[in-house]
Amino acid sequence: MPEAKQVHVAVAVVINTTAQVLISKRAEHQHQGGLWEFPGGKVEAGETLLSALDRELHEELNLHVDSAEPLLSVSHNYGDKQVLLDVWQVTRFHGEVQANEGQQWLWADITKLQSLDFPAANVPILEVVEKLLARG
Ligand SMILES: Nc1nc2c([nH]c(=O)n2[C@@H]2O[C@H](COP(=O)(O)OP(=O)(O)OP(=O)(O)O)[C@@H](O)[C@H]2O)c(=O)[nH]1
Ligand SMILES: [Mg+2]
Repeated sequence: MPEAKQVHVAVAVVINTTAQVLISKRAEHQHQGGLWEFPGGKVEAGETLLSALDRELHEELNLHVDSAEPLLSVSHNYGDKQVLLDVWQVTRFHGEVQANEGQQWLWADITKLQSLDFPAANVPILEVVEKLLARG
């Protein structure tokens, strides 16, 4: 059987002025449900990564991206799904966080981050984010 098409995902790492990162919990019915994630979602046809990042962050958590820089990309095969996570650090944003999908969310410091469960594809992302948080 041919490999399933890779799903291209824009993922946002948003760090506040007190060295905490914005995370939210995936709904049980979603792929990798019940696990924590960095906000983001599928890049739509004809959309740039930055516009996907801004749209997803706004749809999910009511924030708008003012500037962002590419951090890393991760390709992962879950077996049922192949994902390409394009991870960006949001360096400037505006808005007040609001859970537009009724999801749990929080600003996590490094200790909290290390205590929570994320999808397997997030391992390299967490390494990079932990370094950014440790840097303060
Ligand atoms: N947003 C996000 N998705 C992740 C992360 N890690 C990870 O494996 N994924 C995977 O990336 C894929 C797409 O993300 P998504 O479900 O947020 O897409 P979306 O917002 O467009 O959602 P929708 O399909 O409900 O409309 C999912 O298969 C999800 O499991 C992460 O940290 N953040
Ligand atoms: Mg999403």
